[in-house]
Order: sequence, then structure tokens, then C-alpha cells
Amino acid sequence: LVLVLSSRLLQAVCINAVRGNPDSVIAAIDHFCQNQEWAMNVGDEKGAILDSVVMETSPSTVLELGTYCGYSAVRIMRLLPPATRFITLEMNPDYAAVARQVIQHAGLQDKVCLVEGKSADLIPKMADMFGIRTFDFVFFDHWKDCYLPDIRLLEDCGLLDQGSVVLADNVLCPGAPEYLDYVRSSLRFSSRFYRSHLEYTRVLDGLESRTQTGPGSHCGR
Ligand SMILES: O=C(NCCO)c1cc(-c2ccc(F)cc2)cc(O)c1O
Ligand SMILES: [Mg+2]
Repeated sequence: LVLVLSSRLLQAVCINAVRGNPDSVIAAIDHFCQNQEWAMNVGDEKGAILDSVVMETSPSTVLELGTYCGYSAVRIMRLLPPATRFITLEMNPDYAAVARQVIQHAGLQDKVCLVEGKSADLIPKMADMFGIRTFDFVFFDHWKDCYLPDIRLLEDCGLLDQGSVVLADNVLCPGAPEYLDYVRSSLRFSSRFYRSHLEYTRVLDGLESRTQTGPGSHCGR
């Protein structure tokens, strides 16, 4: 049977990771990507930076754009209490199917709400669908040319407020230049670049975090 990459990654998790143990799922994926086949998970080096920003923010509501195989969903939710609201959006049904099984293998299926669809379609429905007013933490790891339109959409929908942190992967490779210009230009935000490397390689990459300083766009200028 010929398996696509995401299925081979899932197979590596099923064979090498201990059910109910998120750290073993993360280790199994990183080992597979380092030794068998490269895949576009945020990886262990940038993953450690993601961990630190999540712990520093200790969010009660989290949105992730771009689930892929569920690696960063497992990374994020293994750090947060069961009461945390975590929503992750994935438009590719094959990736979503693999991610559900990876998240289940980690034992985090009750903490993760994986929604299939396009971020531009789903973001405006967040409040109604999930009764969430604002997100404390948002992780961008989807199509890089969607970063800028989607952060604008989140703002326009009033889903970001004072203290909300938006962390974006791949701001150097593949790159999101317009997004970087935008988040680094406004006075209403403080942004910070975390220099790192493209997952499982020595290619330069990094994460950019943006923290809203002023009040949300709906209650102050
Ligand atoms: O497209 C990406 N994600 C959205 C789709 O799920 C993505 C791509 C790459 C990457 C690919 C090809 C290459 F040559 C270099 C980088 C890396 C990532 O971390 C990513 O998140
Ligand atoms: Mg990425």
C-alpha cells in the first residue's frame, strides 16, 4: 500500500509513541522528520520557543491556524489545563484526518477542537460557533500569504484584545514579508522576532510574536 507522507508520519507515531503520552508523540514525530523524511511541523527548535511563549502567556483561549498533522496542537495543549479552549483550523481534509489521530494518540482529543475549513470563512463564525469573544493566544502556521489578511480579519471581528499574543511561524522561510511589515509598523502593538531555523534543517527561519498593547479595535482607538 502506498502511503502519503502524512500517513507515514502517523504510522511512525502509532509505532513509536506511547498512547496518552504527548511528549512521546512529539519525540516520535521529530525523530521521523530528522531521520526518515522531512515534514513541515514547527519542529523541536522552534517548538521550544513556542512552548516558552505559550507558558509566558498562559492563555485560556487559543486559536491555531494550520493544524497540519497536529504536532503544534499537541505541543501547545500538553502545557495547558483541561479547561483551556483550544480551536485549530485545517483546510486540507487529509491533514485533518491524520491530525485527529495524532492528537488522539497523545490523549488530548478532549482538549482539542479541530475544525475543517478555510480560515477566512471560519474566523467570522468563531464567536457564534464557539461562544468565544477574544483569543488570548493565536498561532499562525498556515498558508503564508494568508497571515496578513487573517490577522486583519481577526482584528475586524474583534477577536483580539489587549494582551492578545499572535505568534507566527516561518516569517523568514518560506517567509511572510507583508505580514512582518504590518505587525512591525503599528504603534498599537509590540512585536518581537525569535531567530531560529527551519524545522529539522540549518536554514535560517524564525517566529514573530505580536502583543496587542492598546485596547481592542472595538473599544478604543
Ligand atoms: O506551508 C506551510 N504550512 C502551511 C500548510 O500546512 C509550511 C511550509 C514550510 C516549508 C515548505 C517547503 C520548504 F522548502 C520550506 C518550508 C515550512 C513550514 O513550517 C510551513 O508551516
Ligand atoms: Mg510552519
